[in-house]
Amino acid sequence: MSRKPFIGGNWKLNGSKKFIAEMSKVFNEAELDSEKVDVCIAPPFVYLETLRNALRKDWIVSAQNCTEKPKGAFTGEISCGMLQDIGIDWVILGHSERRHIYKESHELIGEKTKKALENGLSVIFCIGETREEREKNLTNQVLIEQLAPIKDIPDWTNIVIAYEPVWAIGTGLVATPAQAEEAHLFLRQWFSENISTDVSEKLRIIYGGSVKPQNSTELIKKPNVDGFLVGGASLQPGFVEIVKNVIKNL
Ligand SMILES: O=C[C@H](O)COP(=O)(O)O
Repeated sequence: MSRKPFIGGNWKLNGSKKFIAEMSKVFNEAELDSEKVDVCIAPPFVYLETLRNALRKDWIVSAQNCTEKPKGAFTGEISCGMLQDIGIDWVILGHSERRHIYKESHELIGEKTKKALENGLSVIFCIGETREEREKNLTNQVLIEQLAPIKDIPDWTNIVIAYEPVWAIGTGLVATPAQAEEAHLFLRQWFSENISTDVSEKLRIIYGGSVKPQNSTELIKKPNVDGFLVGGASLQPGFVEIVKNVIKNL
């Protein structure tokens, strides 16, 4: 089963109109066969439209979050409908920074994910264990707990799962290709046993955590690693090299 690789760049709380103009130039001039991969950039909310207008049309622009609420008295929130209204149909949900810094619960993230899918958005659903959890051999248990609230989703076509070990995010401590593959294989087996073989074979499971041009080739060679969610390195022109390394290894 060949799955189309997905490479996302999560800009987190970074960017400006000037930065978007500079990076779009770099990304737009890159010669690569985007038919073979899905590439996505997620800027902060306020720059979604600016980036959408500047960026090559064969790359996706995604939000970094949204609320499960449709509208009303929820100060500071952005709804699924608002994203679609400005032409954005992807969203990252459950990023570890939302889970740990902003205390979003597994249940809330599950609710957001279901609402986003029901509203026609596609979702990059992030899961991953902390260093402490890994050291206590709780990795698989944590992944299962994070997946539990979305277990009853009827259609998995529009989800990408991002496995992001928290200890590897922004730390330079990348999971070894073997560690990434071990977790991805566990996840694929979980999907096979708990959802269906078909979903398990088709679902894209991408890795995030200190991915750089230099380590991307060894990681993407692993059979169950279907791409990346890149943080820091997506703010650099070298992000293009990561995309190229993925294409080279198809
Ligand atoms: O969403 C991206 C991940 O948090 C990875 O970030 P990083 O590549 O800076 O480690």
